[in-house]
Amino acid sequence: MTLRLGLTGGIASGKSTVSRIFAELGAIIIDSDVLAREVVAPGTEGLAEVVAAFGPEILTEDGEMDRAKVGAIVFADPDKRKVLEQVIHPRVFLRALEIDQAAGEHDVVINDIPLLVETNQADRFDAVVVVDVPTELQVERMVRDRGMTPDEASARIAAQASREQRLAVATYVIENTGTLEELRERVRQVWDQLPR
Ligand SMILES: CC(C)(COP(=O)(O)OP(=O)(O)OC[C@H]1O[C@@H](n2cnc3c(N)ncnc32)[C@H](O)[C@@H]1O)[C@@H](O)C(=O)NCCC(=O)NCCS
Ligand SMILES: Nc1ncnc2c1ncn2[C@@H]1O[C@H](COP(=O)(O)OP(=O)(O)OP(=O)(O)O)[C@@H](O)[C@H]1O
Repeated sequence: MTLRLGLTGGIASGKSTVSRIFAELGAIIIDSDVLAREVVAPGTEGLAEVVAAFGPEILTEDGEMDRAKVGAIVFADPDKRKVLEQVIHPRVFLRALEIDQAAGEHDVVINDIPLLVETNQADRFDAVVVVDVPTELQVERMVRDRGMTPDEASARIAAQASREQRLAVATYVIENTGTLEELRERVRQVWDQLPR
């Protein structure tokens, strides 16, 4: 039987890093952030809908969605965020299902979904892996690595579920407060515990 896992965690918790380690161990990864980019690529119906809702000023000169501009709009206004999500989420969901259906019987498929809790998807999976870090560490990483101000980082965190809400749906918790080597070891422990 294909084993289907949901993987989630707050912004900058280390989800992508954990996904990469699972991929090295043999999992198939479906990354919602990647799909969320594909569904608004130039020429897509998704991008046309975003332009209809937010205006052509959210396009770059190359005709791509200006992610910094859209981010500044939607993380300052929950109603606008909802409009964007209504365009993107159903399309991401359908693409993820298509990829999932191509998986083989013995595969472990890991769906990396930042908003798994917010979009109520925990029950779709055989197990849920939560990458957990203290909020201060999320802010520190976003400021250090992504050039955000502490206020911008906090606005993104505030747009997401709380640590407690995520931990409440976790089958496995991967704490990511140590070194990358420690993270790798913890991911391997979870991999070895998976029911297969
Ligand atoms: C707002 C956008 C343009 C900002 O783009 P940007 O390149 O700066 O960020 P990126 O897409 O790499 O997302 C980084 C992280 O931000 C957080 N995030 C993104 N969208 C949301 C949201 N709607 N609500 C809460 N957190 C979010 C997630 O933790 C995500 O991993 C982009 O995130 C987007 O299109 N969001 C809406 C789609 C969505 O909900 N994506 C998340 C999972 S499908
Ligand atoms: N244990 C660790 N030690 C040091 N740096 C780390 C560790 N884990 C992750 N990082 C770094 O922190 C940053 C965020 O990690 P990553 O991109 O994996 O998070 P994410 O949860 O996928 O983020 P997002 O929600 O924005 O997609 C990256 O630059 C990554 O290299």
